[in-house]
Parts: sequence; structure tokens; C-alpha cells
Amino acid sequence: MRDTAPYRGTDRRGPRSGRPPVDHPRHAAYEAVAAVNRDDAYANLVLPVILREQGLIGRDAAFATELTYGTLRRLGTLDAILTSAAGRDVQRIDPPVRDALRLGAYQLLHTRVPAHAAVSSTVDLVRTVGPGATGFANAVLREVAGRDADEWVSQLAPPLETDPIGHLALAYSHPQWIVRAFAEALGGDLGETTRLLIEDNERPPVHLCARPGLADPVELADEAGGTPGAFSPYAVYLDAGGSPGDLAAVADRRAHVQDEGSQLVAAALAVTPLDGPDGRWLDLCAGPGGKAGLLGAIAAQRGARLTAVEVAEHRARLVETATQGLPVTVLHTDGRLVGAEPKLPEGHFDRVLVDAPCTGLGSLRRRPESRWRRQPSDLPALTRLQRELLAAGLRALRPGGVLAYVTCSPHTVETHVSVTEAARRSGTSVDFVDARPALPAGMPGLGDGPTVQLWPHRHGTDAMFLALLRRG
Ligand SMILES: C[S@@+](CC[C@H](N)C(=O)[O-])C[C@H]1O[C@@H](n2cnc3c(N)ncnc32)[C@H](O)[C@@H]1O
Repeated sequence: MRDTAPYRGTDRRGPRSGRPPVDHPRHAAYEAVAAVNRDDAYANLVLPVILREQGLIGRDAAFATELTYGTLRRLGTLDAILTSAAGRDVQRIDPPVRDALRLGAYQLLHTRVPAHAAVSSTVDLVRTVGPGATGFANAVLREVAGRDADEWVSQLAPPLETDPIGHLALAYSHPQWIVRAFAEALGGDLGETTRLLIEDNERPPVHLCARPGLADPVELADEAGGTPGAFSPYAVYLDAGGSPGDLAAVADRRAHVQDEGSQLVAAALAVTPLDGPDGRWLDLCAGPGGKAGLLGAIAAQRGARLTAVEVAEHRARLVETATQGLPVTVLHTDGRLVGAEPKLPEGHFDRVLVDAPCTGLGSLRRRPESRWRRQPSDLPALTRLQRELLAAGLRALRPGGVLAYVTCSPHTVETHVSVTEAARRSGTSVDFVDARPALPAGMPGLGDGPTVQLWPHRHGTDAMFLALLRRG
């Protein structure tokens, strides 16, 4: 909302209804934030339902979305500010009042909503969700309004010089362990780490993938009112407010919604040179089917066939839908069963994708609550699964075949450590292939190889990691 006219919200009941004014967008945002914090809901799933139920469209829907996503992203910093302003730990505030205050503080510090409107609309909200706390809410928000966001950070964050991780975590609203992981993956460069954290707090663009042989990206960009992507030959960037669900090309599966980084790593597997047969491709972790959709379309052009494996039944069904009409066979099974499952024989496949389950720290832009849900304790189970799936992928690969190991996390334990450990323990001879030539010529910021790490702040993509391995 920063760059648009100040927004005051809408009151559809009007002043004469005799009831306190109800601001529909703010109520919708409250419902969404409360569902996320109370019920562990996902904002991207729950918000569209609430918007539909409340009949919010256009500017109202955009405002509710901005409030929901912004508040959830900034939760860590907002809570530190509210703790200070309230003079008590925010965790000890009644949850409905706490969520209303978070929304109010977000409006005060990060939008152009006038302070009086942010305060009075939040007090109105508290009147309905936590009656009895209106005086408290009013006092806390007036305290919050006494400083701008930078002044609060100066007051509350530890000094950058002595505690850079603590400072960045508070200033840019990320848990410290994630800031530390990002800084490590960026070679300790705190300037780059800061740019990444800033990017994580922005609304991400929507990217489309024009499926090769089925849609032309320039024509799709015209149809969608977007622009062709900078790097992926299949990418189209949708303009803000563009709605992919309304596009005929998406409805009839000539295109799908997919981050450009995901397109690039899937395409990298397909373009890596290979000697010998090249007709059997495998996607070992396929759900919900984004990369299988792109690889299936490329396979159709090249006379190849893709086997797409997914262990979760509902996600296997999503892969089936996503790959209809393409030369793709979907298997609902555990990818680790290579060699035991007759349809997954050892030494059989020419190209294998292992797009492993991971913390998803590379796509925090798209999942506003996930940075607060993920814990370092998630890592051991995930990295074990990553290594087992990668080992299975290597077993499935024929000698001379090529495997792409991909994560949407830049955490080095999930990237470099997982891939080198699994390759070392695979019992077969495995060589790293330089992944950089498999990405578009001239793409900047790809590092020294042989693996590639994409970044939101460098490439405008999710932080996808790619390692290419060739079996000896
Ligand atoms: C990162 S996602 C894959 C995203 C997908 N490639 C795409 O582009 O849409 C990882 C997927 O692996 C699946 N998965 C987890 N464990 C698995 C296993 N043992 N075998 C096969 N799939 C598994 C998860 O259910 C999840 O759908």
C-alpha cells in the first residue's frame, strides 16, 4: 500500500445501521491472521476462501491481502514492538486482541493508512473480538504510533556491530537461525543477506510457464497482460493484480503458474548433454506437478517419456491433473523403493530429477507464515529423507545418465551437505557436472560452480539450489 493513495477501508453497513461500523477488509484480514495463528492454517489457502465468503473483490481484496501477508511476514518485529509498547510480553495478551493489535501495528508502521484510521479501526475490531480490551488496545496503539518503523528498530534491535544476526533478525523480521543460515549460504556477506531479507518481505511476482510446444511466451505475455521473463525461455511475469486463474492458457494447460527459478532448474536437467539413449526420464518427487508439467512438455517434443513419482496420494492426483495430455506416467509410491518397485528398476533412467522435500526457506516470500513455523529441529528428518531419495535417484540412473538434485532452500545442510554426503555414500561413481552452462547464457550471479544457487535478490526467483550429477 506504500505507493497508493491512503486507504481507509470500506464500511458497507453505513453510518445509520445503528451497529458499530464493520470494516470488511480488516475483518477479513483479521479472520485470516487468526486462522493462521490459532489453527495453523496456511494464509494462501485460507485467505481466498474468506475473501470469497465475504464477497471482497478489487481494492478491498487487495487491501485485505496486503494486511494479511504483511502482518504475517512482519510478525517477529511487530511482536517485539507490541511487547515494548504494551509493557508486557505479547504472548500474554489474549490471542484475538493480540492478532488485532498486530494488524493495527502493521498499518501504523508499514502502510500509508493514516494513524487515526489505523487506531480507530483496530479499536473497532477489538470491540468485536475482545470486548473489554478497547482501552488497552487504544493505549498500546497510540504508543506504537509514537515512532516510525526505523525508530522502533533503532530502539529495540541489538547493535549491528556486535550482534549482526540479532540485529538483522529484528530489523527484517526473520528468526535468527534463518538469518544465520542465509548469511552462511551467502558466504558471510551481510549486505547481500540484508538484500535477501528485504526481498523476503516483498510481495512476490507471479510467474507463468508457457509450456514448450503448447504456448508461446510472447503471445502468452500479450494474453496475460504481462512480460516475457528475463531468464527462462518459458517464463512470463504477470503484472501486479494479474489473475492467472482467469487465463484460458492456464485453464487448458498450455501454461501453468511456476516460479522462474523452478523452470530454470527443471529445464537444466533437460538440456544437459547426454551420450546414448535419452527416452526415459524420472521425476522422483513430483507433487504437485510443476516441474513434471514442464519436463513432460519438453519430453513430448523430444520423444521421451517421464515417470512421475509422488508418495502423497492427493499430490499424486494433482500431478495427474497437471500432466494430462503429456507423455507422463504417474506412480503413487515411495521414491525410495527404486529397485523394489517393478516400475522403478535400477539403472534404467537416462535423466532423473530429485526435487527433494525441504524446509522451503527459499520461498519465504510466497508463504508468509512459514518462517515462524519452521524450526532447526526439522532439519535432521528432512536431510535424512533428502539423502535417501537422492541415493534412490542415483540407483535409478543408468551409467552415463544425469541427475538433478534440487531444493527450494539455500540452507547448506540441505544443499551442499546433503548432495555430497549422498553422492559419497552411493556406492557408485558419481561426478558433479558444472550446472552453470545448463542455465541461460549470460545469467549473472551464478557463482563458481559446479552447483548453482539462485536468489530472490539476485535473480528475482525463489532461492532454488541445483546440483547436476553424472553416474560413471
Ligand atoms: C519439493 S516438493 C516437489 C515439487 C514438485 N517437483 C513440483 O515442481 O511441483 C517434494 C515432494 O516430494 C514428495 N515426497 C516426500 N517424500 C517422498 C517420497 N519418499 N517419495 C516420493 N515423493 C516424496 C512430497 O509429498 C512433495 O510433494
